[in-house]
Amino acid sequence: TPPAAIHRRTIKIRDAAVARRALIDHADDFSDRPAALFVVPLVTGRRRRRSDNILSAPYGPLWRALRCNLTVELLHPTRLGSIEPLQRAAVEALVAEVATKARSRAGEVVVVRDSVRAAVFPLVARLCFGDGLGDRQLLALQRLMEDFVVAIGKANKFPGTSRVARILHWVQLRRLAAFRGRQLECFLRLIAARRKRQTRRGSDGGLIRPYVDTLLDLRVPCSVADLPDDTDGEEKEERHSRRTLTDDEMVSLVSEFLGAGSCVEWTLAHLVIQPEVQDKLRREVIIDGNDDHRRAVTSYLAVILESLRLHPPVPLVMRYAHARAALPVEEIGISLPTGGGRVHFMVRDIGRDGQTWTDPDVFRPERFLAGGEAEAVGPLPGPKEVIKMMPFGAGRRFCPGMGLGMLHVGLLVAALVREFEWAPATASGGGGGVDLTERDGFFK
Ligand code: HEM
Repeated sequence: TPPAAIHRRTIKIRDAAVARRALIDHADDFSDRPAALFVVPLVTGRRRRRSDNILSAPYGPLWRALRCNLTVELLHPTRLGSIEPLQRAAVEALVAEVATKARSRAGEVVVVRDSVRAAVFPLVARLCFGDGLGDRQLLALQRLMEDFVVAIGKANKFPGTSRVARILHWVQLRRLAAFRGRQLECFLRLIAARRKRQTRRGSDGGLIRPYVDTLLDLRVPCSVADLPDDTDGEEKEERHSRRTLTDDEMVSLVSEFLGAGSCVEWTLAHLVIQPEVQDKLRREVIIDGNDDHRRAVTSYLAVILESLRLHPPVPLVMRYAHARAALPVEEIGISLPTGGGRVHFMVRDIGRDGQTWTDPDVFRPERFLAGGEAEAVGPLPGPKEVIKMMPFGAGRRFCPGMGLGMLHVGLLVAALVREFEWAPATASGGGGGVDLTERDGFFK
């Protein structure tokens, strides 16, 4: 079968070798994303101005400035050291909540998903808006983001052709568009509070310098076209080099930050079904030093990688390739329509390719251990490596949150396995085993 199949003008790539040639070897041509990432333009601000975030920005100076700000000002190891207390608090809150639920409902089903989200979200939200967020604000933000992710997943599904299907789809699209309005309202209030705080007394003495503060301080390259039409010539000249971010851009950036994925639930689900893997892990984490969450992460790497291989939270990576005359399409293995086209790299299918992986649908973390078929495989394909999986993407636009994402999953899974023994819900306890059906979200 050909490596690339054309479906509704989108080219879908399931072949890892083609993905490697495009995303890494020909990165110059595969570093842009499609102008419309989703079915409705989620980065359109007020007065219909495009308000890009890192994900949507075209490859160029604005993208570089936004990405550099995130990686240097927030995700750099020297900055992340200061969030250790927040991480410890999240782990402790999760353990305490699960323990309370398990005690009060002895013998009954404990729904871990809600506890995991309740523990992780405050951490991410405080990284974004500072540690002064109250419980009510956190809950409202969490609801907003969860509803949003589910709505994107539903709206992205191919609509049926019947009248009812079309009406249902239209309703979903309207609902999705309405989220932008709700996000604007909610995020702008919180951004305004940070701005006020900054002008009043500089740093608020909090544990961390939140993402929003870095965005308020950021100056991005500006083209004359970015300036309002009524800016006069001299002013245009002066302001041409750097500008602050607009409120709408900040909303897009915050939304992207708060919506980042995680795979704790999937990892735990597999550990529940496979008690032997769970026991092995527990022994390792206890021997490895149970008071140091960070060290424990190393021994969990194989389990997390296997979980990301089978259930990548972002199941496809999007690019827009401009068909240049010199682009060696034959050599890459993608035939682009005239003028260029949208290319989707199917991350989930690549991770489950039967030609690369033995028993691709089986959860078997040992593959990643010494002597296993994926001994040398990590979360990100290196510039000289063959792609076997790409849960964080590949090439110039790979996920900048990879380190933080892996760390958080490791910390939470380590704590959950160290503190509790997990078993499938029984029918008598109100459950029915473990259901591995993927939810109706774009981010799984
Ligand atoms: C387990 C957790 C996560 C997974 C699996 C994940 C996955 C991904 C994937 C597949 C992409 C697209 C990469 C590509 O196109 O090549 C991406 C992009 C991105 N991710 Fe993540 N992500 C995670 C966590 C995070 C976190 C914690 C952050 C923020 C702190 C983050 C911020 C971003 C941004 C800003 C982009 C766009 C990068 C660009 O276009 O330059 N992600 N992520």
